[in-house]
Amino acid sequence: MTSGQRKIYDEILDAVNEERGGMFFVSGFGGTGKTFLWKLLSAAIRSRGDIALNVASSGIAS
Ligand SMILES: Nc1ncnc2c1ncn2[C@@H]1O[C@H](COP(=O)(O)OP(=O)(O)OP(=O)(O)O)[C@@H](O)[C@H]1O
Repeated sequence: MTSGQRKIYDEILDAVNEERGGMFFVSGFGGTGKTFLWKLLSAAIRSRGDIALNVASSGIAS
């Protein structure tokens, strides 16, 4: 992870771990690792048996 990805990763996982909830909008230029980051977060949450659902409001995000 880059330092920027790590910062976002920690912030979101802290919110999950502390059951705080929240909304996080991750933006950045194309190819800067947004999808990569969401995949890491999903894997971290699923690896401990919790459920992570990735959804998108358009048909173009993956
Ligand atoms: N920290 C990282 N270490 C290694 N590879 C990375 C890292 N972050 C991103 N990548 C790689 O860089 C490429 C682009 O990343 P990604 O698809 O996540 O970008 P994106 O911001 O979602 O792009 P877009 O906005 O165009 O959809 C991918 O091949 C991804 O695996």
